[in-house]
Amino acid sequence: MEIRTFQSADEVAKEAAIYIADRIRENVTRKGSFTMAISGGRTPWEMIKELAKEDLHWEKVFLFQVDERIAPDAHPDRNLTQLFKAIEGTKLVLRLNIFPMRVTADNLNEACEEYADHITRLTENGKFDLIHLGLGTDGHTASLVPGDAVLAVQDKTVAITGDTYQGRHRMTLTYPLINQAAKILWVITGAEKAEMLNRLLHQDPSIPAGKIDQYHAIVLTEESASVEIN
Ligand SMILES: O=C1O[C@H](COP(=O)(O)O)[C@@H](O)[C@H](O)[C@H]1O
Repeated sequence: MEIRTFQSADEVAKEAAIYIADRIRENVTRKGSFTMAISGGRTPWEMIKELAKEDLHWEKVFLFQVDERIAPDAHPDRNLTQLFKAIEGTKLVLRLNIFPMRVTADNLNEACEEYADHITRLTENGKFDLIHLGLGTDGHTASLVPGDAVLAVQDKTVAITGDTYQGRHRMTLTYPLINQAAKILWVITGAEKAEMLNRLLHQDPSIPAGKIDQYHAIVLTEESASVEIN
């Protein structure tokens, strides 16, 4: 796995945006479209704001969610709410193809199947061109959270967590789908992530992030998060 370290979180966000923009250009030139799944939490939004400044064929970009909280539409806990805030007032609002996880559905398992179908239909051979991931201080990534039954899911590409995590059930892409992505982009900032980043880089299987394939992966991080790397 390639790792690139920068001095600040702002620089990481800028570099991540440049990395994604390059992949968009590459894939749109090669096959006429680009499919990506984006994580939530707090880290990605500066990266998205930077990315929105790029002049790209946005109408050829298909953006999915890596994970989402089971919460009402427009709730501040929702990753989608934060995504919409980040692109507010930019050309992406009208041009980007966004596929929200339907977490307000009465039947969440059906909503997972429907999401999985969209992914199969729009991606090349069922694989994303790029999946963006974050890292939690407990080693979770996506909503693959420590100790949850969702970690063992092998027969579905989209699933609901077995338990609540930070007060809510979640919908998440699962290992079988994430590990097939053509590229995985980790964006990890903050000194509080240092220990988990070190364990991720050593593919520690006792943390959920440690079981993500590293072959096509790149980590963009800041110095404070990488102090423990050894
Ligand atoms: O709960 C979540 O946390 C992780 C990490 O978020 P970060 O803001 O600390 O990078 C995130 O990747 C995931 O999508 C989110 O739902």
